[in-house]
Amino acid sequence: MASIPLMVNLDKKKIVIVGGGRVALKRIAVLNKSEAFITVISPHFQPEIKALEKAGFLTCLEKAFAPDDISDAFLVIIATDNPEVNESVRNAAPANCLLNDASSAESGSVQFPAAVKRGRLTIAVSTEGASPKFAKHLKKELSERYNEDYEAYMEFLFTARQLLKKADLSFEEKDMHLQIILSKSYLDPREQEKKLLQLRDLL
Ligand SMILES: C[C@@]1(CC(=O)O)c2cc3[nH]c(cc4nc(cc5[nH]c(cc(n2)[C@H]1CCC(=O)O)[C@@](C)(CC(=O)O)[C@@H]5CCC(=O)O)C(CC(=O)O)=C4CCC(=O)O)c(CCC(=O)O)c3CC(=O)O
Ligand SMILES: NC(=O)C1=CN([C@@H]2O[C@H](COP(=O)(O)OP(=O)(O)OC[C@H]3O[C@@H](n4cnc5c(N)ncnc54)[C@H](O)[C@@H]3O)[C@@H](O)[C@H]2O)C=CC1
Repeated sequence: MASIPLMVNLDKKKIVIVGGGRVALKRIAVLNKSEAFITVISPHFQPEIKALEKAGFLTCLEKAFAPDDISDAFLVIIATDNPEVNESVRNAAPANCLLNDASSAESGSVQFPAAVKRGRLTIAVSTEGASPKFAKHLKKELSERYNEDYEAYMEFLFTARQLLKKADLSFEEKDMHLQIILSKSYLDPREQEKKLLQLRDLL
């Protein structure tokens, strides 16, 4: 197996999750950050999943899996506790859909990493099934190293870069500014503000 990292925008895409247990709930927590259309198919659901349906975030179909359930899905997630059902989902998955199998990294085409989100910054750790526990451990270390301050810092970097793109500066000058703002001192919101004022003056 040789997986590659890729960020994916799931807005308006159809996602079908087969199984309504704990793992399904974890997947929903991540997928709900997009504006995807989520359907969960399962004879039983975690109460939190039913609550999310009530709140309008997804659709629950209270039934056992059938092959037709996934015929037009962009992403199919296998999250049942029954290996035979999992096998029938794999067999029914459309050739060109993304397939995630929570019971086996190799059986799917995509896996869920352990991820830290700080606004526009995503740090994701994958071990391709070697040790999800190590992925979780490393995520914890990284989430401490890159704390909540990085969310505002990312917005600062974004705004600064947009301003620099518009400024009438040479490639070298722009590159110098882009390098300078990587300095730790710009984690301080006051330094961010000062720098943005300076960059706005360049326009
Ligand atoms: C293939 C994959 C599924 C996919 O891609 O959908 C998968 C598969 C399996 N996980 C199992 C078990 C555990 N998984 C965790 C934790 C996480 N598992 C995650 C991802 C993935 N797990 C994908 C591979 C990603 C990679 O390798 O990098 C994380 C990163 C993300 C997330 O799930 O959200 C999340 C941590 C993140 C966080 O917490 O932030 C823990 C630890 C714990 O929960 O404390 C345990 C118990 C310890 C152990 O068993 O190691 C089992 C055995 C089940 C059984 O025995 O019944 C299987 C099946 C198999 O054996 O392959
Ligand atoms: N982080 C991860 O990725 C982890 C993955 N796993 C894997 O995920 C699987 C599921 O784990 P949990 O969610 O904890 O189990 P769970 O027991 O909480 O949920 C299983 C769900 O599958 C549903 N189900 C059973 N038969 C079905 C059918 N015919 N059609 C549709 N749905 C059906 C059940 O109603 C239940 O909602 C495990 O068996 C394991 O292989 C387990 C732990 C962690």
